[in-house]
Amino acid sequence: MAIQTNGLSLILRLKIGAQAAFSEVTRAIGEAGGDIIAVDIIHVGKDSVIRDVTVNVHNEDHREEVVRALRKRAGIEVINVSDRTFLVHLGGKIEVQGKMPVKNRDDLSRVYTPGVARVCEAIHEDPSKAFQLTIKRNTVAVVTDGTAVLGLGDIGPAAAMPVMEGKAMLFKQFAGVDAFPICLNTKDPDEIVQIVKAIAPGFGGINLEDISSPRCFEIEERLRKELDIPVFHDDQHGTAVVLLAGLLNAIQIVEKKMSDLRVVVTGIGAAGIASTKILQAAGVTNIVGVDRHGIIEAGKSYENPMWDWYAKHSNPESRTGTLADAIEGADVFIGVSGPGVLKVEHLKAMNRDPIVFAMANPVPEIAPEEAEPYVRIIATGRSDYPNQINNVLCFPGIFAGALRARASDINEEMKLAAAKAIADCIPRDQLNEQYIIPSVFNADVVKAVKQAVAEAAYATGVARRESPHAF
Ligand SMILES: NC(=O)c1ccc[n+]([C@@H]2O[C@H](COP(=O)([O-])OP(=O)(O)OC[C@H]3O[C@@H](n4cnc5c(N)ncnc54)[C@H](O)[C@@H]3O)[C@@H](O)[C@H]2O)c1
Ligand SMILES: O=C(O)C[C@H](O)C(=O)O
Ligand SMILES: [Mg+2]
Repeated sequence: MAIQTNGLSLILRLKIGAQAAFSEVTRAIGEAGGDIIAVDIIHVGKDSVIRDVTVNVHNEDHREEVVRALRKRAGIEVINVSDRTFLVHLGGKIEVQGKMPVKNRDDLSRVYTPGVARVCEAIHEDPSKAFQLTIKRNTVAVVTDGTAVLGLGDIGPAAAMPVMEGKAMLFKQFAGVDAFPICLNTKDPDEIVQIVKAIAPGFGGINLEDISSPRCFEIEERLRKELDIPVFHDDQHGTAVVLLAGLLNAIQIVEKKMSDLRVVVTGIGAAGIASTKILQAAGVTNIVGVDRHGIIEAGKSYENPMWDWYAKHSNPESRTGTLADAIEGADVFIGVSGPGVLKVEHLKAMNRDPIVFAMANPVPEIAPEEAEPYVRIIATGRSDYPNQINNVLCFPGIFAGALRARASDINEEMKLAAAKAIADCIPRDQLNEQYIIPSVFNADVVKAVKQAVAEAAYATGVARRESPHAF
């Protein structure tokens, strides 16, 4: 099996002298436990050959081990070691491009002064024309304050940029939606609300990303009320939608009903709370939440207002204690917390045919290899395992549908329609334990989600574009 790398894949530039055969290189890398992915010749000289060898390694220590093993061999010189993941980030991952070249003065006077002035005046007279005459119709702001970046925590706005650029890239590639990363150097909810409202005129939608709880709830709620374009906190609703899609399919395989499930959610933050709410809307009644301190106890008061809500709306059997107490007899484990939270002993205590969605990124609550012998279905948030439950399956299509309908909001009906559309991308006869959720690269997903979301926008009266046809 290929090494799981957390993205650590190297390109080693090697000068191999006449006295060393290439088999020396493969042996040295193999003995150090590296996994060769590709080999290229860069230059052939009289006495030596320069090759680029692409190698997967486990981690940074392992990288050093592989390099050391090569350096020990006579006739092999390591000229350079580059990390392929860093290479794709050099200079950032996205750029802005004009839709037409400006070739002469005539073009210039249309796209810019003086022609542009008439277009500005037209929008001044009728602000809704911004949707026709500017990028607003197809553009989303991906806004973060860098406080809950993946499972890495509060790493700040600059360090959050690679994730936000990645989201923007995926918006464009999967749904043709233009998106800008906007990383804010403030954690103050009032200030974030004010800034987002102030930049909103140029955007058709706001995708909030990686803002920690409980601030994310207030920020989203206020912006939804105060703006007339859709505001969607991806970590809450994107996650919840894709999770529901996966669960709708998983329960068909294990032949269980939503209303009979016992579900444990760990990580009662943005993703955990929204996931709980969508599961309840889908008919699940027995959900127990667990955070760092243990089970969220029924009826208890908590300082965190969302945990207070949770305590009133979950844990019908009034369980107390730790994850071990919560998971006894559970059918489903939903992890949106951090690495390594779930142990094999926990899996052994679950009901028959356990379903485990270990969705913390980049390192899940349990490694699929470790869980597999004890569960019927395992899914993670990562691209390098089967059953990827990640909000990327949802946010491109959901915004594409909302923008298509020029929706003022992304409401519950639109989210449920998206979940159902994702689940239905897998034909019933193809469902199996390794295939409960369609691939991110399945082109049907965005199409189906866009269509279902736009239709739901019209059905619920939030669409502002006249023609509901021809999505
Ligand atoms: N697969 C996906 O699509 C997807 C989507 C969103 C979030 N996530 C992942 O879910 C995790 C949480 O994201 P979020 O946006 O909800 O963050 P958040 O900061 O809003 O919430 C995280 C919660 O998890 C709790 N937590 C952290 N470590 C824990 C532990 N060891 N045991 C119990 N609770 C713990 C925190 O106390 C907090 O309440 C991250 O790892 C993130 O990458 C995955
Ligand atoms: O960014 C991802 O891969 C998914 C999600 O938004 C997360 O924060 O983990
Ligand atoms: Mg996120």
